[in-house]
Amino acid sequence: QQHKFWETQPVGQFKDVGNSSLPEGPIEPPTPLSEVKQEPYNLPSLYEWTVCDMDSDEVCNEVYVLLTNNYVEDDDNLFRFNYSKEFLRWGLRPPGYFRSWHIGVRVKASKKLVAFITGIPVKLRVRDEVVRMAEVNFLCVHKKLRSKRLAPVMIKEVTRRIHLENIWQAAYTAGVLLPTPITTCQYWHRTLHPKKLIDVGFSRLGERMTMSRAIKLYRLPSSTATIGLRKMELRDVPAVTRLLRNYLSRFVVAPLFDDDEVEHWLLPQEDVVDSYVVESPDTHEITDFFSFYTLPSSILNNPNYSTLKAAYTFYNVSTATPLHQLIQDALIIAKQKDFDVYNALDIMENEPFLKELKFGRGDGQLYYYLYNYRLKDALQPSELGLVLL
Ligand SMILES: COc1cccc(CC(=N)NC(=O)c2cccnc2OC2CCNCC2)c1
Repeated sequence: QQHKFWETQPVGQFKDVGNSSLPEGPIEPPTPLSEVKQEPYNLPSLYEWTVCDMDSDEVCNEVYVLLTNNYVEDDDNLFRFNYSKEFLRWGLRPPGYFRSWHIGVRVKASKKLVAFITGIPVKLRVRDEVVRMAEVNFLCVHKKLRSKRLAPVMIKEVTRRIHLENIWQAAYTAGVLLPTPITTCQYWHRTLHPKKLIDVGFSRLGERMTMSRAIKLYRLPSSTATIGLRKMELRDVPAVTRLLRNYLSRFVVAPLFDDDEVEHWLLPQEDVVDSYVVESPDTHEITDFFSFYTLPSSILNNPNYSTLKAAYTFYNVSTATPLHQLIQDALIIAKQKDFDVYNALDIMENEPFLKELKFGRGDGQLYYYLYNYRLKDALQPSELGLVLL
């Protein structure tokens, strides 16, 4: 039963893994737009589709409340992602977004929002092919409506609306194994507030580790080390775009960001995204940058704390400053901003700094998937240059 749905979809099937006779690229050809189903898929009769206008404070709040109470939890059900309203507005409205891809399900009688799924447009390069894709994210069904098979119809509906915009591929991640990952990533955490992380059960003290030793182990300098480090500003967008496009060209799969997209994704927004550049004091050129996004988690029933303040490393490029020094400065700034933990995946060239900067391995994997695009072989995480929110 568990993969009945995915066996009907144009995704790499487990039975095809290793079958090198299958070509790399789209699995199904595009359909003529006139042949794409024009009307929405049928929902169970009690429910109706709705478009969630994230510009509306009321609707954005309904989405926020649904996700806060029903979105992804860690494997031990100690934490639940708590995306903020400002973060959701940022994450769902990049240049060229489609409001119709912000899809909700309401109870007809009460109009209560009980499910959500989203897509945003992205230009993704896969080796030498540039493919217009959708990034599908925030699939959430209210806890009380689980196993009503709502998720498959929501996935089909967001796919249908993406097809209507003549886009035939998508990228998505999940913490669960589905047919078939293009890569399997390990997540890592760098402790910033050891006492709180131990109190809430995020971290455990090792055998020979006392609390005071843990506090000492994770202590960071109070100020950053890199000369010329400063917050990113609008005037830095062209230089950061050049740095990022050049850097991401190293990876097998990576987004192609233009200036507008770099401005959207990397210009700092308080409590949403932080970005810092290194400006060379003599030449004034921008040689490096780092960024992280703010994604708190609700702490489920802890007497002393309600929220885990977590930073997630986003895009980082080093050309003059060693990457581990750049990220050490990111840790220092995150600590100054009272984050409890700094999270990362072992994608891109992250693995070396994960080991050098006292990150600990997380207890789970994050799988990346492509819809309607086959890769001959799965990628190493270090071949992947795509970060999803
Ligand atoms: C600490 O609170 C949590 C609340 C819910 C789930 C998890 C574990 C988890 N699933 N973590 C990740 O997926 C993760 C770990 C490191 C970096 N990025 C991540 O996920 C990002 C990217 C995918 N969409 C969710 C956020 C942790």
